[in-house]
Amino acid sequence: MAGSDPLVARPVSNQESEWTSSSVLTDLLGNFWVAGLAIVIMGVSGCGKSTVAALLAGALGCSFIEADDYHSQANKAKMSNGIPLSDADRVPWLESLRDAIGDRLDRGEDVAVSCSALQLKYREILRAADRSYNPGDYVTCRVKFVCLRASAEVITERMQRRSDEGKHFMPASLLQSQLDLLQINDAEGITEVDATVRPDDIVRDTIAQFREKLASTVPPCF
Ligand SMILES: Nc1ncnc2c1ncn2[C@@H]1O[C@H](COP(=O)(O)OP(=O)(O)OP(=O)(O)O)[C@@H](O)[C@H]1O
Ligand SMILES: O=C(O)[C@H](O)[C@@H](O)[C@H](O)[C@H](O)CO
Repeated sequence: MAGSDPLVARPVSNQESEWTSSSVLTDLLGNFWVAGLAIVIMGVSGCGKSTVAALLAGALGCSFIEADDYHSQANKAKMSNGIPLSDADRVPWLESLRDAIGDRLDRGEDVAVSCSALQLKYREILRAADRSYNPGDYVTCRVKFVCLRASAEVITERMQRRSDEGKHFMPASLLQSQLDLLQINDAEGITEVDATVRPDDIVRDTIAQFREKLASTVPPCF
């Protein structure tokens, strides 16, 4: 994880010394709790993650992390050639994303993230961006997921159009491999959203869901 700011109060489990190092600032702030929330818009390729996460970041005035920007050239070349990534390809990518998310949370900032996060084991890597996360304690974890869902037909058409317009490297032929991997456990409490409604509506509902946990000042229109 990248260096943390010692001036910012942040939750670090089982490390009392970390608490005391930030106690001066905490006292100055009158025990005000500085914390951020990471909202990861997840789902298979082409479901609309980047579109929704970018709008969400704009609405909250927070930063936006696009997971595709963190892929190695080798990963992108593989996907462009119609070969699904393996776990070995995904783990370093997810770890770099975890560190980028952790930087924001350490600073008490919210962040909107677009990442497929198709499997529990991948999401667990991202949840570790919250240093106080205890595996399985999904309720208190400050990395939250919203899954966009649409039929294979709708998504294939979106991906095809995007490829035809030369706008994206991911071929529609990889959609089935993504659908095969997508798995959500009920215990995770992940909201599944209809990805065919207007992106603005998804953003509004997402903000409503997490309003109390966000560090950002939510505009009155939400
Ligand atoms: N709610 C929506 N309704 C209609 N079209 C949408 C919607 N959301 C996204 N799109 C369109 O679908 C296509 C795929 O969207 P987007 O690139 O955001 O998906 P993605 O999940 O981020 O894909 P990838 O994971 O492959 O990067 C884009 O052309 C986008 O404009
Ligand atoms: O987990 C994966 O299989 C990949 O990372 C993909 O999901 C791509 O990142 C993305 O969907 C293409 O844009």
